[in-house]
Amino acid sequence: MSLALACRGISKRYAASGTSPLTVLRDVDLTLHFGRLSVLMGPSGSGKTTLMRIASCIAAPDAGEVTVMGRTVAALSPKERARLRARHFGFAFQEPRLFDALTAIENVLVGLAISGHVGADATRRAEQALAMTDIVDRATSYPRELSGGQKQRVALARALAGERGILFCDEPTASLDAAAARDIAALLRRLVESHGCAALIVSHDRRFLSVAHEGFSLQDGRLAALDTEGAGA
Ligand SMILES: Nc1ncnc2c1ncn2[C@@H]1O[C@H](COP(=O)(O)OP(=O)(O)OP(=O)(O)O)[C@@H](O)[C@H]1O
Repeated sequence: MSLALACRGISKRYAASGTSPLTVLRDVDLTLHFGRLSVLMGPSGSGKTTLMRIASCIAAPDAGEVTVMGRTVAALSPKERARLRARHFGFAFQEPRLFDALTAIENVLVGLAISGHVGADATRRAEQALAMTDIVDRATSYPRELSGGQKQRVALARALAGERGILFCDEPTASLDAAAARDIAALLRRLVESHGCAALIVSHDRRFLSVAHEGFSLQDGRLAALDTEGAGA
């Protein structure tokens, strides 16, 4: 199992106006491996988004260290950190956040341009990514012509295009009906296994416990392991 990203001893607190500071994360360790799907659960307000923002190098912890493929993030310049994110990290959210005026493949091309891929090479990569998420047959459709689940497939293709190896998904099934949510959860499992990426999914959707290799729950600032059915598969 190859280590993609490690958060070690992470603590975070927010200065709340008029009250004492709010400690959201206390000495949290989280590791992500290539080819493994990890789901992070926990009550609303327990710090899931905060931990995802720290793991994805968008926010800095107050204490602890994040390393990405062996590189210590705190030692990188802001420019190096931005490059690392653009090249290696993909993001998907509850809402697919597609550009309405662009077709599916054009939406993926926008994501590729951010990581420096343009021209014929980018088109090839965009088609590959749409094939990975089983939506290449709708490459020239506009978002308004796609279902919620299909739009989420385009968003996942955009997140992964250009061989980005580490995927962060914030509630990727929350806007979908049960059948589409099940499909997206199964697709994410297939993606990490067939393409070897690492994925961290923040979700309230317990369906992920049946497809994830690793499960974690945040409560009172601490991270605990959850049983998953997908672990041994
Ligand atoms: N920038 C901030 N400044 C002050 N407090 C914050 C900030 N961001 C988050 N918080 C607080 O930190 C706590 C954890 O927030 P976070 O968004 O990480 O939780 P969450 O588990 O993702 O919640 P949800 O499931 O509702 O999205 C909450 O009490 C929130 O109000």
